[in-house]
Amino acid sequence: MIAAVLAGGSGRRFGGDKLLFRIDGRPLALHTIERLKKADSITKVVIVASPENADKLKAFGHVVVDELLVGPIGGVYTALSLGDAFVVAGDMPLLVPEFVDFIVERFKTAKKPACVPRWGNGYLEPLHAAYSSEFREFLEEKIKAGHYAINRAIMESDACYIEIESLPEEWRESFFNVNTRKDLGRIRGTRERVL
Ligand SMILES: Nc1nc2c(ncn2[C@@H]2O[C@H](COP(=O)(O)OP(=O)(O)OP(=O)(O)O)[C@@H](O)[C@H]2O)c(=O)[nH]1
Ligand SMILES: [Mg+2]
Repeated sequence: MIAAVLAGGSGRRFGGDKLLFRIDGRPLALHTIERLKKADSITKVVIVASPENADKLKAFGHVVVDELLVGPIGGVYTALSLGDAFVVAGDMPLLVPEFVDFIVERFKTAKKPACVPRWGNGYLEPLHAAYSSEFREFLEEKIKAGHYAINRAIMESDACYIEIESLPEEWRESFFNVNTRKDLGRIRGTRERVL
């Protein structure tokens, strides 16, 4: 299955280009991409970039341009033009490859428009989920109607959910994403250097 790395955000909270920010000598996006490549179920990684940052990200892999820039929903929509995809945010350097494989496996057996991890309180993890290319049309309708909340689109579809609390606790760090500079301190081994 293809993995799509969403990389079209503005990094407003981080201040500056967070996906190119170096952690242990390598850009944040590359940490995410390398983790994804370790998943057996992932055959190819593509980067869904904004027109503005596409050139800069080319060095890390095949880039597809998101012309919509309406938030993650537009990134998923763009990714699905390539077929079914496992979609993650580019700012997830602690992805757990076994967890990715687990979700892809569920997705393949469930035959649903999407397979999305869900917390006990109902909170979804849509940027760490598998989507069917057939879901694209549904997303298009939502985008055209100006409804940009991907969680809502998922909940209105016949998605399959993966209950996070029933899975190994170590897998939860897979959801960790860098939003602020302070978050960098949470990446083991980098605390002293970056703070
Ligand atoms: N392709 C695409 N990716 C997006 C879009 N919006 C956000 N992303 C990506 O989705 C991931 C999660 O988004 P955020 O954590 O909010 O990142 P961000 O938008 O860069 O940062 P903030 O401006 O601080 O919200 C990041 O990897 C972003 O690059 C979009 O409109 N298109
Ligand atoms: Mg984030």
